[in-house]
Amino acid sequence: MPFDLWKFTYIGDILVAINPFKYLPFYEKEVSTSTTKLPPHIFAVADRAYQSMLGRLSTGPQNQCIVISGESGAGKTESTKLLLRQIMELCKANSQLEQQILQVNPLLEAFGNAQTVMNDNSSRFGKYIQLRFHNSSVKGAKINEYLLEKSRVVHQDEGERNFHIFYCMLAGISPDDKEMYGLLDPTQYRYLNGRYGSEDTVRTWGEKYRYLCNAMDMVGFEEQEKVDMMTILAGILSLGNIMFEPTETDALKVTEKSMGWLKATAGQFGVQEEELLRSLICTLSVTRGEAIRRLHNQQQAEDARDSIAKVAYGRVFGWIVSKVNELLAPNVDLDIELNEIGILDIFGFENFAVNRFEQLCINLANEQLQYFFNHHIFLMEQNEYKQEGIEWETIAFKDNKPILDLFLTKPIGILSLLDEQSAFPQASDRDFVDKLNSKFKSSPHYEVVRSHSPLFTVVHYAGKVQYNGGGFLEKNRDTIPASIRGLLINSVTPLLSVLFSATISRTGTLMPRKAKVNHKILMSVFHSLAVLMEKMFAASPHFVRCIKPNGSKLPDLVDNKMIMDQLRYNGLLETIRIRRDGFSWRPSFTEFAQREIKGEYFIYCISEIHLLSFSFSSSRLFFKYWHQEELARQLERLGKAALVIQKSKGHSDIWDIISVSQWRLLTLSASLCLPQATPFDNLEVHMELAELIGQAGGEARAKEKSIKRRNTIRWFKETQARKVVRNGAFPCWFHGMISRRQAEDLMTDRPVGCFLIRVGQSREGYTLTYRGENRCRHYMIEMQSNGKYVILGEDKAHASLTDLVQHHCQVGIKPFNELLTVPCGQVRTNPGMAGPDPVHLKLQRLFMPSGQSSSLEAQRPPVLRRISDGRHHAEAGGARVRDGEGESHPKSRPFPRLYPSIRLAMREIQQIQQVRGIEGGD
Ligand SMILES: Nc1ncnc2c1ncn2[C@@H]1O[C@H](COP(=O)(O)OP(=O)(O)OP(=O)(O)O)[C@@H](O)[C@H]1O
Repeated sequence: MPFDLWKFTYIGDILVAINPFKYLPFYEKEVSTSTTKLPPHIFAVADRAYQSMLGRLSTGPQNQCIVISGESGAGKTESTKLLLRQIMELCKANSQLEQQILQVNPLLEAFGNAQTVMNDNSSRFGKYIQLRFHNSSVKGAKINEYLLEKSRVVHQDEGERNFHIFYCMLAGISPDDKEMYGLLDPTQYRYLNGRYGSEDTVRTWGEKYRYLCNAMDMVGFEEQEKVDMMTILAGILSLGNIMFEPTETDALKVTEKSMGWLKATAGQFGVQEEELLRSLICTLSVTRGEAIRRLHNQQQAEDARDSIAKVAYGRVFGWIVSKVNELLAPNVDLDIELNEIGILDIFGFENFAVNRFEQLCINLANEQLQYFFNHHIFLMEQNEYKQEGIEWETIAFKDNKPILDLFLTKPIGILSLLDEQSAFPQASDRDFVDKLNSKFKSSPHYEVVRSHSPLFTVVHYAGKVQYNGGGFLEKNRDTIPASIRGLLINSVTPLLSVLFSATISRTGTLMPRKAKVNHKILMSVFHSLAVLMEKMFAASPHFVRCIKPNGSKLPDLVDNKMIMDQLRYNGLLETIRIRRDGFSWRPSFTEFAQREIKGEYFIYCISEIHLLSFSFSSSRLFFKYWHQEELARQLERLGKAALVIQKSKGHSDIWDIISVSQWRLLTLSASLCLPQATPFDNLEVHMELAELIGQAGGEARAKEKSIKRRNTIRWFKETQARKVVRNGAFPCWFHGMISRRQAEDLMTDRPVGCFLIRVGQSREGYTLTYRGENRCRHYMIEMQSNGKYVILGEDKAHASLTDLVQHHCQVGIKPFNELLTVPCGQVRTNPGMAGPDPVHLKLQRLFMPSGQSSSLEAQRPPVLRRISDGRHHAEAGGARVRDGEGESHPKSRPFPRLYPSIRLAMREIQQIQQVRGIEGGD
């Protein structure tokens, strides 16, 4: 069979998705908006989860979770993105929130993904995305992140890279910004292994960086926050270049060659150079009120350096996630009950040439996930058959509970032993592995390895993995020395100081307030996953099993053995049997009867669609997986028929007036076409209607309207006027506060593509009126909390309205791809006559802040005149920024907090390099 045809298949209701490693047309808009039933497809899983969450699939509304699993590179992250996209498509409520949610993935990918030997875009953290809904529309989202692989920041194995963000940042930022952050040529950085990329790759990284900046704007990050974050990343790179050498005394010093990097790091982290140096070359501890200074040897100093880098990166990542959660938190009353769809995309099972502590954590997470799958698919189901007396021949499956026990049993599991050893400062990794060997040598899931290195093997559900125990204790402790914490808490960069005042909760979340927690890493992984499992056990699960067709990451290449291995260890062969013979949907009678339809009509449905091979016990019904959808389809038909009758007879209760036999005729003939909402023709229609109705309401309404108008004008003058004004006057497309009707009148006889922008009459925001082919359209412009402008439904944020206009002169506005062509100028009431025009004067009087009133250069506000005089040299605190029209805003551009120190340090580094270059040349 051609490869493309069997990319997706179902095992009952479980989707098996094979990674095609190439573009396929299955994911285009036409497929996602298709109303016909999809064959096995990732969008169909999204649809099922969404409909089930709303209670449209034969059970009441219920929380759902979609569990995506498979080995590294099998396609989990891509599937997650497709699921999110499709769920957002299904709940299209014309709000900016959907776009914001879609932007979260590229953001997290940039900071949390990296190239590994198994996958060029491997997730180096796990995530559980919770989408929260009220009725059918999304109200918010929450991301839970698990176990970022921080060690990658300081070390990458052969064929691997650091996190994407470093490369994207270096490829995408302008030379000016590079200078501002203190970044040099990428090949200079030790943490990047002195390697960069080919021209093509660098171009792609640059594009990704621009995309990422837009994603941050869309989600709502402030400019200063972005600058602080980028400066910390630059600081991490500089830190990696600090090297040490011995002195005549016992103390170490920073090599002369890397002194500049020490200064740069201090500037970029916003800390004192001497304090940074001290925390690298010695440890300060206080015992019985006495401060004791312990000097580091070379290895300890390098470890201190690397641990600052790892912890700083980890905290920045944690901060991004909490910031996203804060911005996407549901903005609804607390008493409104929200339903949820969770999507779990956790790093795949890993087995490399060398497997370290990180692989053990990842593989433990995969064991837990496999247990969750087994529990749902085999254990729960077969137990119910037994309890309810259903005739059933037990299907054996590979139970991984004993492997989980090997890890989790207290007090003698791998986790407990690791925690115990981590608590002894003198214990070594060898001691830990010796302990494991003596305790588990007879376990069928553990193998002793005879070697000088601390090696051991665990027989996982997915195969044997040999681990190198070197570094386990240190990584498990994951402690930040008090001196380092103190150093960063005192940083002048608030982001860094806040990040280090925060603590990490038992579930791995960044907590703003100080709380005393004393946990080790592997145990906290287990805790956070246990919390996650609890959430998932309480929801109704959908499974997507991703399969990797070959190890070369190539399209159209199938390695049968590799696929068979994955089917086997995932338990999919047994799953086929249980789905074929078993009953995956087992509602109790009460659940079944909860549908808003009377029992006899259900019976009708069942008989009408010839539901075969269902069964029942004294308390519940037992259905095959396909029965659920069949019933839902019939119910939908009945629902539509009911609407037809209600409309024609004016009856409120359909069940009072018809008999079962009438249903037959009705359901065959009923066909309703419900109007579809579009992202344009926005709220204003309703607002204007409301206003019209309001007129009948009398004076009170008129007063309220006038107050709103005044408030909006004040908002405009105080926060917007400076951003909109160009050369002392409003751009010709700006029309102040005119009504929808007035805007449409202005567009009569204008060419297609003509546009204007007006201020909302009753809300703080704008509307873009556009002359379309046969009608005018009105696009709402959202004002984001970070001051960016976005057309509702679009995925690009703009710093100013001018930028927005310029962008849409090149890129069409969705969904009709409408390009802005000609601005609709303000009408002159006295064309041809000299002197100020009344319309212009009115605009300026109403919308210009006092003291700025004419379009003549001479009358421009002094600050605007000064700025347009020429380019300004950017200095910390006093810099100005040019906008899309080459003009500057008087507002200060955010800069790194210690920009002057960074600049000096970079000069020093470059001077040293020049001198060395000359010396080398000599
Ligand atoms: N549906 C798809 N269509 C086209 N290409 C795909 C698809 N799914 C995956 N790929 C390709 O496979 C690569 C790996 O996929 P993905 O990153 O989703 O794997 P993963 O299972 O999440 O791996 P990891 O556990 O390492 O994060 C992608 O970068 C992409 O090139």
